[in-house]
Amino acid sequence: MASTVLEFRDVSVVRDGNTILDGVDWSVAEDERWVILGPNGAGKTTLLQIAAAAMHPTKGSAEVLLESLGKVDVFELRPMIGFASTAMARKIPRNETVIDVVLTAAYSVTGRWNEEYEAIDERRAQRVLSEWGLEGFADRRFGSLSDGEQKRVQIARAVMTDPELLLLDEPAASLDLGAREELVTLLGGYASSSASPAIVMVTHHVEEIPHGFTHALLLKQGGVVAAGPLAEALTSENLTETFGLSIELSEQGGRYVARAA
Ligand SMILES: Nc1ncnc2c1ncn2[C@@H]1O[C@H](COP(=O)(O)OP(=O)(O)OP(=O)(O)O)[C@@H](O)[C@H]1O
Repeated sequence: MASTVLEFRDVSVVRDGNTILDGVDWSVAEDERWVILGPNGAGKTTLLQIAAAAMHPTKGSAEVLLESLGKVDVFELRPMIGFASTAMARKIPRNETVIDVVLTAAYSVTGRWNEEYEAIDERRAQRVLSEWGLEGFADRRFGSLSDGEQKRVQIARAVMTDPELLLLDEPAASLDLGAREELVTLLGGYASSSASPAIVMVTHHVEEIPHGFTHALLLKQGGVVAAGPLAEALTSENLTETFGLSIELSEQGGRYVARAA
């Protein structure tokens, strides 16, 4: 049986008197690839922060990679988790070379200083770059890349350490159609590979759900509307309830389209 990578029981987060997550029960197994959908402010990023061991629940319990948050040294846990988000990207120095952006993941730092990297790490970084369509970009400055290229570098960095859990917060946000499709295709190939880790991706658009994704969690005002296999959780009815607007979902060849009914 597949091992569990995330186990949230009755997880709530309260900040400044506001309930951001409200009694979330959620379980992710190592062979599952989840998409999280929900309106602005629904609590998606907060949920991802807990999965990244970057935040503790106010109430309830969260196990990440079989370790209970609050009882484990999160600095031991975090190297096993790949996390790509805009907040993380902002910490990357604009003049850092692409190869260093990826290599520094091995030390969980951004900005190369005096660390020594082994040839094996450099080879792996080059391989990861080419897997994410970034061959020939190693010596480019991060700040000189297009949005689409920067997003792919962030994911390459997140997978560099061969994580057991990959978290992606809106990886296709702000991309043009071509860059989005390029990224969704790469993510689909990665997610479909038996060697890939468990993945949780937050997105605003069902069009961005890649092939190979298996499950969906729909969040509304901090609560779970639906969670489970895509065919059961990602339905017109559940999207309508989540977004408070009549929505019609269609699927073609494993990709999704949603519009107001
Ligand atoms: N530290 C905090 N203190 C108070 N409120 C917070 C804090 N962090 C987040 N919030 C609030 O919690 C709610 C959920 O935020 P979160 O970023 O998790 O939502 P989200 O679903 O990712 O939203 P978006 O789609 O807009 O990115 C928002 O209303 C936000 O303003």
